[in-house]
Amino acid sequence: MPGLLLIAAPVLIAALFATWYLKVRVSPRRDAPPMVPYIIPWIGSSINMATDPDAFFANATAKHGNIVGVQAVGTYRYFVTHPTLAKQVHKMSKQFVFTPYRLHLSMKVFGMKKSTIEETGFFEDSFFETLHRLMAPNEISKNLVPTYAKYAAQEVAAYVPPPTPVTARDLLYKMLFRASAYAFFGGNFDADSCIDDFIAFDKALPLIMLDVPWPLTIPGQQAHEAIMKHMRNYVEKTNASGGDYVEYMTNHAREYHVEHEIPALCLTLLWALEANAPLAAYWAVVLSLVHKNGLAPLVTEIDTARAAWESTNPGLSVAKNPDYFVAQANLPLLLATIQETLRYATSSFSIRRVMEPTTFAGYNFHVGEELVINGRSSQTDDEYYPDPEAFEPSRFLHAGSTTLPTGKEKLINTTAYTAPFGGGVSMCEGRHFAQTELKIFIVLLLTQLDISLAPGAKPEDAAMDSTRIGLGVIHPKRDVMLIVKRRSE
Ligand code: HEM
Repeated sequence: MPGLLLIAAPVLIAALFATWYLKVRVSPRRDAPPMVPYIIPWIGSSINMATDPDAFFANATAKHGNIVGVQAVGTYRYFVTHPTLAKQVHKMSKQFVFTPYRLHLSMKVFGMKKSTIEETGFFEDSFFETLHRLMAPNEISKNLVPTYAKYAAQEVAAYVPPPTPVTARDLLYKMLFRASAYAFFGGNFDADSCIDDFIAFDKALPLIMLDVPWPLTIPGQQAHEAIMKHMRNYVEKTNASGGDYVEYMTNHAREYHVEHEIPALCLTLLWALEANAPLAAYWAVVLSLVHKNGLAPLVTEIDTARAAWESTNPGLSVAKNPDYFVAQANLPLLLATIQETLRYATSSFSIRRVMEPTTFAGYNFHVGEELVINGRSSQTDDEYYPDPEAFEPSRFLHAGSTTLPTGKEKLINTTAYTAPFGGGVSMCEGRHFAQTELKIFIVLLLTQLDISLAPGAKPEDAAMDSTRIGLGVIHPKRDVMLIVKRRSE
């Protein structure tokens, strides 16, 4: 009998393994896109994906095609890696929808109550629509951009460079963080006291988003609680009436009787506002500094445009009216630098849930499944961007088209192949503001401060932490030390 068991047990295990392999590992369904094979259940491809995400998606596409199933940390999703298919998914906004996932994040990440989401209609009938309207270009130009410009101008004018090197994060990230937080939440918002807790919360976010076992959720919960304390203090002190944007939101919350959610709503806004744009400012300056030409061409472009603009606009100055200046001046290199920063340093996922049975690209998708458009796949594809690993703003100065040997016209180096802000009806609503705030901030910085790498700082210091994927601007692996002086005006 024990002998029989000795033979039967391995056979049983092998049979179970083979069933799992055939059922799950090869493909969850016959009519579904092929799947990237993996060995360890639940963990799936997450280790490979986090080790070198660009290589992982490039290999997966080469081996399995432009839509691939990926199992990672208990979640199974279909990744779309080709820009043409991505655009089609974005257009199919009835079948492939972001809102259910956005609502899920509101609960899981920002701590909203299930009842608020499911029973009040607050988000779908009011909050999303209002935010969408308020972030449109004509709306932001009325008040948000001028208010932000005022605070950014104050930040840069008041900056006293220390005699010793500063970290790029302290200089770039924190200044932009404060200016945009004051623009949204009002000048009384205590940005300085919450900045470190915000960074900790943002860092813990990937962990908070995952369905990990209980002990692993503790750091995320702690980070969430720490930042929520700031939000509650802010609401208590100011009644959340500091800035127009927050005031609009809170008035709506009161109408829907969900006042108790105002601190969590403030956190939602703060995260959207600060999770990406300050890091984009960080990368635009740091990557330009380590580029072979340094910041000099950008400084020259802005100085030349400034001289011309100030002479035709007597009484105005770039230092005080940076928003007028960026709206009117011709600054192609600045624009190209921002575009290249977003191409080079973002990893954005557009997550869309399948709302009705849909056949797409020859595959069938079932209700509840999720498609993820990985914008970075095209951003790092050498077919669209020669030498994609190089940070080269001038590539966007020479965007255009070329004729292929087949006689076909092909777009090269255009923003058509970047998706830092996602796409379709749920494309980032803050994109107009984000790009404007970056332009204003960089103009203010470079016209008033002389920024260089500290002695000993190396290009390798500008390395990205590529393990954090899908959440927008990639975090730096380590900080870069800078020498800052005020420019003689
Ligand atoms: C460089 C800066 C930014 C980047 C890279 C970025 C990136 C993104 C991405 C990738 C999405 C998902 C889009 C999709 O699923 O297709 C998104 C959504 C969103 N972003 Fe941004 N974002 C930035 C700045 C901002 C700012 C400053 C705000 C303003 C508060 C903002 C507000 C939003 C909102 C409200 C959504 C949800 C849109 C919807 O569901 O319709 N973002 N962002």
